[in-house]
Amino acid sequence: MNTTLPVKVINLGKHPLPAYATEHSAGLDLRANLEAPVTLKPLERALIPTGLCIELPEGHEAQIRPRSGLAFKHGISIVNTPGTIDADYRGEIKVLLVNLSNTDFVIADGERIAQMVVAKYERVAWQAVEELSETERGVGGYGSTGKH
Ligand SMILES: O=c1ccn([C@H]2C[C@H](O)[C@@H](COP(=O)(O)OP(=O)(O)OP(=O)(O)O)O2)c(=O)[nH]1
Ligand SMILES: [Mg+2]
Repeated sequence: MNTTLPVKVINLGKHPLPAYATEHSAGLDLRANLEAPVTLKPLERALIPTGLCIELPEGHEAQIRPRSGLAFKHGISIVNTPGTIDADYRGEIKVLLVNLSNTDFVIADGERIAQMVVAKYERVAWQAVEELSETERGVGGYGSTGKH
């Protein structure tokens, strides 16, 4: 990657800073920073600390997304996926894991539990109007295409 975005970080935890697993990975893998393992029973959820506090540049957000391996093998997902880390948030990043399997799952300290993707965003300036432009789709949705 040619360009990278400098992001200030405080690591309260004992693990290395999150890293990209491969050259073009979009997400930085986040590790659980735990005193002791956490067991999630079926359908149980828990807020898992990462030990990380960040300062994103204005106009950027971080999305906290599930890892597909944990999801596929163990039914572990994130309740509020994609979680949103605001540019003005200075607290510790936490991950709201949920166990969607029918067996207990143990989260170990240092385990890679989620991935964080940093993205630019736009902020909206509303223009209140009486009409919106006409389109082929119009108000169709929810499987409206391909029907006769
Ligand atoms: O998975 C997440 C989601 C959010 N946050 C932190 C960063 C974010 O900036 C803040 C607020 O998140 P959000 O706006 O999603 O929560 P809310 O329920 O709207 O709370 P608030 O009223 O604090 O905005 O909580 C996390 O650490 N992990
Ligand atoms: Mg909010």
